[in-house]
Amino acid sequence: MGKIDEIRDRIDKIDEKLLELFNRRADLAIKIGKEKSKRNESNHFHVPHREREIFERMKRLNTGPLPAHSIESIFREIFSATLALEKPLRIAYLGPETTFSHQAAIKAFGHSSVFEPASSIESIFSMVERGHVDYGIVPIENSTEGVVNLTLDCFVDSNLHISDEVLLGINLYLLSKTGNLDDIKEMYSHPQPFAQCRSWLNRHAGGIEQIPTSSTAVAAEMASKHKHAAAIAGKLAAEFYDLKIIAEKIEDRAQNTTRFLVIGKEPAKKAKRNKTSVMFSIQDEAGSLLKILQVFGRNEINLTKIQSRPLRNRSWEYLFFVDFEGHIDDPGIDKVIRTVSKRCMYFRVLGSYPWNG
Ligand SMILES: O=C(O)C(=O)C[C@]1(C(=O)O)C=C[C@@H](O)C=C1
Repeated sequence: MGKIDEIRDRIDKIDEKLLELFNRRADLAIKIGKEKSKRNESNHFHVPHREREIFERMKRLNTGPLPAHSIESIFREIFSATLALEKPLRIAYLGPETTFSHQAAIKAFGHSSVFEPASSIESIFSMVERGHVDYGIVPIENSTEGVVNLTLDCFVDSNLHISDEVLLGINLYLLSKTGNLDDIKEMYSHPQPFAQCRSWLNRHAGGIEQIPTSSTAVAAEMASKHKHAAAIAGKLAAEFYDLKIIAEKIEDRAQNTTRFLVIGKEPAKKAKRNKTSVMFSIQDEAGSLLKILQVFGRNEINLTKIQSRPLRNRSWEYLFFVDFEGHIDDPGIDKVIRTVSKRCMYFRVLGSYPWNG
């Protein structure tokens, strides 16, 4: 037997042990599920804070060579498959299949969940509100292009909680049926990806008409139908629509990342590091925003984001969205929130959730 065959033989033996252990683990999770049913806790099969505890423990124990993010992906799939034995989680995302929102949903909930494509961000909110799905995943900001205003606006009319955040590295590909730039007369993509690779397009595809679509998946579908059309989309779309790559990683910034939020009906329990998002409006008078921000400053609370949106029913008045470090169950944060909310005309905590940055 050659050296490789001998090592493969050892791998086979380890795989057999892993298989047995995966199933023994699943049996134990089924037992927990039965206990939950007895206690009428059937709507609590999914326990995100317990999953987080396991991730943290495994990462602490990990001696490599597998990196921490791979350990997290492996356990994410174990939880997803285990939950599916009881009842798979249902997740709404901005469809159709293969969009970056779809990839973010898989990253957050694993492949054994059931993914429901929605046609708009508004419908993701309403699918969660109506209990049609357990969670929704919505884009909130991109490191190159900034905030997704549509998502901020949806929070105004919703009582849903933010229960987690997901960061997804975005690599963009120019795709077509032939894989040849000379064949291309028109290009399809969502406005965000067009903006994220503006310089590359100016340098390499300046004369080609750019046609906006509702998603990168729709763009890829268009490119799959016409020889002279190209799409800017992700690699998953290339595989799904059987397209060839004309150019890869064409985004202008190497660290192009989109931050997504998980929205649901239940608030998240405290993790090791947390972030809180709030939304408020204030009196239209000199210094009122400054006074609010000073409360955070005096209490040494680190703000990670501040964003304003016009109030829809009043011109030139604004709603502010602020993210800061900490959880509402932290004693210091609780006090600050009580002080700030008294000074606002309107104030709502959108959620405290694990900081994944
Ligand atoms: O600990 C639980 O409550 C379980 O249901 C088990 C388990 C697991 O596989 O470890 C499964 C799903 C939950 O989301 C968290 C943990």
